[in-house]
Amino acid sequence: MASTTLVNNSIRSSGSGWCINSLFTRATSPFLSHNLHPHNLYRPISLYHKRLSPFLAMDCSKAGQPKEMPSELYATTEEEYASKSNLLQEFIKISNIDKAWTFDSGDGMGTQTMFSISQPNLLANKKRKFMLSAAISKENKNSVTFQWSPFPVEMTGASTIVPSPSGSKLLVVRNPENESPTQFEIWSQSQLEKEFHIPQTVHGSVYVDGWFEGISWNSNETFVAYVAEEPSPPKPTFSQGYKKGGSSDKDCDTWKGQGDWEEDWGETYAGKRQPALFVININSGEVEAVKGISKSLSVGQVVWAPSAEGLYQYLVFVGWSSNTRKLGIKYCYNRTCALYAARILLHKSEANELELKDNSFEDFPVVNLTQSISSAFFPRFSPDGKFLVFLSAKCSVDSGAHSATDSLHKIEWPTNGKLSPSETVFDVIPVVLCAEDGCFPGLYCSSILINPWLSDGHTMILSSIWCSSQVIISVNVLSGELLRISPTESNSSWNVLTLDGDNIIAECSSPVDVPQIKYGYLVEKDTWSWLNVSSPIYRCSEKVRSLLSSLQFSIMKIPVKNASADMTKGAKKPFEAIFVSSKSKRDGACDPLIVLLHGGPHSVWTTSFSKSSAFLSSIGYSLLIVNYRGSLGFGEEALQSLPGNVGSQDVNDVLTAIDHVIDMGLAGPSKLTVLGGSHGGFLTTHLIGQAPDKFVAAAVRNPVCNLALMVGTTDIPDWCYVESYGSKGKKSFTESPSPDELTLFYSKSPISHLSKVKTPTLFLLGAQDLRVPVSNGLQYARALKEKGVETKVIVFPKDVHGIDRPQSDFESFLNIGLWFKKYCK
Ligand SMILES: CC(=O)N[C@@H](C)C(=O)N[C@@H](C)C(=O)O
Repeated sequence: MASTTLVNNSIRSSGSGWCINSLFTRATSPFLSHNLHPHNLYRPISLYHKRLSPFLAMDCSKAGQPKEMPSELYATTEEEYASKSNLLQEFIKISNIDKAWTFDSGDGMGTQTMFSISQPNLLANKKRKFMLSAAISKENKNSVTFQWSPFPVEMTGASTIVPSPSGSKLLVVRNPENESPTQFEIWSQSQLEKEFHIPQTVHGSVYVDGWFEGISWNSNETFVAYVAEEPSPPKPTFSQGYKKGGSSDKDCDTWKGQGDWEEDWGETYAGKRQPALFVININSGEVEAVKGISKSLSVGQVVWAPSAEGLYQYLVFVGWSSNTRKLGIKYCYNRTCALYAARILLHKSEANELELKDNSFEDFPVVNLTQSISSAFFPRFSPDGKFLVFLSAKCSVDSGAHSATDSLHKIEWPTNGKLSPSETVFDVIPVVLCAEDGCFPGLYCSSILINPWLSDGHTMILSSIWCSSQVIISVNVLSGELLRISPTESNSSWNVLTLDGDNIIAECSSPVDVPQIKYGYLVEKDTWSWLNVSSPIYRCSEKVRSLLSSLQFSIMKIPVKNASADMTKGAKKPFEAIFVSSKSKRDGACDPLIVLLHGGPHSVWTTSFSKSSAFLSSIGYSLLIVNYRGSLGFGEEALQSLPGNVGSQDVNDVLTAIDHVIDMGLAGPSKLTVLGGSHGGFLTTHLIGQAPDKFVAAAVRNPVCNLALMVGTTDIPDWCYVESYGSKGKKSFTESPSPDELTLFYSKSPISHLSKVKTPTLFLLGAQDLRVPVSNGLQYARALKEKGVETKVIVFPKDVHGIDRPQSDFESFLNIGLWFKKYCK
């Protein structure tokens, strides 16, 4: 209920207040994610509204107007409020495709494709997960048909599913919510074949987080390697007298203590200390921890190396070492990591006959394959097994920026199975410092398909950020040739979902178009053609479709102001902003403008569809989404111009972009609002302090307001050093900042401009945020209130940095829309 999840300094409940609170309670957003992001299958919408709108709820309407109402509600009519709530729900319930696979039917009749889909379930405050499949038939060169199964199949409760390479088996993993075992199920086409329960004494939850996560079938589909949380150390038991070593006595006068506190991996990894490697025999259910891996390594992204002769097999995985403190890893590519190979003995009974002992790690210790480079992840073997390709974030590790330009590399995989720790690392795609206009700006990949290969065996298909769009590229790993293969004339964003042989199943979207499935095929060398695939997945209401069709967007190039001679070439190049507006000016006047600012700061807002920003543009705001210098997608020099200059260079870029649209007559100076999360909240609060007369309202989500406070409470204190001092901050980072450092952190922070702020500001805060703890936003909000500035605070008790639980997302954006409306009359 609302009242249990809400702390809100401007909403107080009336006698019949549950319905008022429920209106403003609960918690999502692309604002804190990397902007990387169907139908109403459940209750009738009218029921839902009774709980959400005080105007529609029976209790309230019977009692008349509630005694105390949030002031912004006075500014709106009952109908208007209800219609915004309805509309936001229509946007929120649009489904997302999370993963896709294709299977060759083997009878020459084409392929089958399977989509894993999720849809927010507002009432349950969870994601609903389901599968939908289609048979693909490609009749001729220019047409493809997807024959969709009539209904999706609900998968709620499955933590992940992984089909075997041949497509004949499906692994379903169900992680427990309590101390129960983890469940592994092996399905064939017709039935459940096996079910295994792995107790917590063997391992905890399997990692399905998209980063440490790795679940890999071996080639003959008898073993699965995976990453799971190492069992927790036993807790001490106390009784009348202390008993050593976690005794299992169940006397009623004993109790469990806490034991030693152990570091975890920070934001979104609370309680996740040690991802470790396991192998399960899917016939017997026997599980073994992979031996020989140092305790100081956390591991992930495991894959089987190509089959070797004999009884041994190699596993390749990523290892992150942590001898001292574990610093937060979510959104942080600047953590040193390497590829390792471990040799394991698979066929024990045969080995016993040959009197081989399971000491494979003794005569073949785990080998670091990428010692010459500070970062290596997403290992992918070429189909012929001759080389191992991987991504590297060495620019990020070496500079300390939490994300930066990637590079692609390979090592040759010895066909004789003899690995050495000094494998030569070859460049495939090097880091781009500064690209010529229109040329490849550098690699920015947030994932790589499990099988990214075309049938030639050396061309990989990847999605990458290219200025303000996401595009699909092909990379020839032999020659290093790179081609942008999604249409170059499109400003929309493209994302590869899976390959169908040499064809590509992708999605394409824009700020004003819900995603559309596309089917790409090679027409002739280097020329791809893209067909539209009609699909039930992204179906949205007529209302949403019609609102979106009244909008347009463009990508603007904004020249840098005050470029100086000592700047790098890349730092002087124009940055970009995405401008979304109505196709026709209402009453000839400009719509009020929301300036949208991404976090990071080394992140980017692409032209991909975002439900929440589409909602805001649909209710009458133009959007100016600024990819200030420091954003991903524009080359390494532009990105590295920001660390050391936060709070000034980024703030000035945003002000320049605003002046640009005002000068073009696209926005009026009197109805400007600003919205951002995390570092975007840092910019928002800087802007209302440094340009106190510019904005009529502001809204922030988990904002960084005081670096001097954040440095002692966040999971990434190193970030405060690097962004405040530049890359020299990486060297000076310490857990005990000096008074001079604290002074500099304060002076670089929005709080140092607080005395000038007049702008009414809405705060949306996640109480479980380990990245920018709630104290940052609360301190600033309290200070604003103290000086009489209008503020409103909503704290979501169970939300982390992303504030993306369905109800929290809903409540956040409903309030943002209303808050801005109140000041844009
Ligand atoms: C690296 C990082 O998490 N920085 C935060 C201050 C931030 O801005 N986070 C980004 C990724 C976000 O959008 O949440």
